[in-house]
Amino acid sequence: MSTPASPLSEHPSVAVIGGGVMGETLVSAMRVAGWPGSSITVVDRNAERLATLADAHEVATAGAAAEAAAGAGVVLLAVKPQQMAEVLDEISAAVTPGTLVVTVAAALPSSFYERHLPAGTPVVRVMPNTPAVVGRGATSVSAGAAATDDHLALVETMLQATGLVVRVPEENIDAVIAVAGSAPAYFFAVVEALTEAGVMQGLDRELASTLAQQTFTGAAQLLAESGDTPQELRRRVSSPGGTTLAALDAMTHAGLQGVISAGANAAVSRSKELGAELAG
Ligand SMILES: NC(=O)C1=CN([C@@H]2O[C@H](COP(=O)(O)OP(=O)(O)OC[C@H]3O[C@@H](n4cnc5c(N)ncnc54)[C@H](OP(=O)(O)O)[C@@H]3O)[C@@H](O)[C@H]2O)C=CC1
Ligand SMILES: O=C(O)[C@@H]1CCC=N1
Repeated sequence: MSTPASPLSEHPSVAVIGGGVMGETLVSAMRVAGWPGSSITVVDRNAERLATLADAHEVATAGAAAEAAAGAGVVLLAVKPQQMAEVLDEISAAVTPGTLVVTVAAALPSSFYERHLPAGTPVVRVMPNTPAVVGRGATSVSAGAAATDDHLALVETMLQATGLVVRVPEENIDAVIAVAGSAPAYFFAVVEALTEAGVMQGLDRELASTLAQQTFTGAAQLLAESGDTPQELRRRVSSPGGTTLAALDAMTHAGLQGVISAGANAAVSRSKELGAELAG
């Protein structure tokens, strides 16, 4: 690492282990939040990807997780849950009493990290989502056993360019995954489904896709900017005896709430199942 620093200094050095979708999103956010590129070191086992990341965000790179973690104020773990044990065993010897460990992985409880790392290591779990890339994310942060309010505040600073950041107790993270972490994919799936419905009604596929995307992104922006509730905005589209109420009635009878709840419940179940599988 280039700039060893206390984790609670303003811009402590950060080792990012895993430069995939979330690793890159958070590197980009930290750069916007004022972290100098020289204070961020990224590791990814794909050399080409690593070079692209270094180029795009002007950050340092390292060849191995332990090398990046040595001397880092913060180690940010952004690998898949299934890859985590291997990474923790690799970095454990480089983690000192001053190191803050931050993880974005689903499923694994903070106790899993604490078991693999030196006693007393502060761990903060973060559950982001991909709209963080455009500063419209919805992210939760939760403290492990040794993490303090100061550690949470530092992580909030690291995430300040990602959008909304809320603190939740760790027991709520699976619910946050269901409602925020995984949820952008539900939205994209609904855009795809409406496009398909438009094609079935006779529209050209490209036109159906353009109309569905513009409508949903426009509706999301309206919701974000108007300050009105979804209920009120829905009411304004719905003329008595008109087409919208006919559509919404049909969706309700087809089980809209049940479909969404089934998805959220499945996300929670999978997180718990994966956690039990990997953490024992
Ligand atoms: N994507 C999302 O929307 C969200 C993801 N998360 C969490 O973020 C974490 C990362 O997910 P995501 O970014 O999507 O995954 P990606 O697969 O895109 O990124 C992980 C990266 O880490 C690399 N990697 C794995 N093991 C090592 C290692 N030992 N040393 C160096 N690099 C390594 C992977 O390489 P390789 O491809 O070769 O395995 C890959 O490039 C997950 O734990 C997930 O639960 C949380 C919220 C949202
Ligand atoms: O699908 C996953 O497991 C990860 C966690 C939340 C979003 N992506």
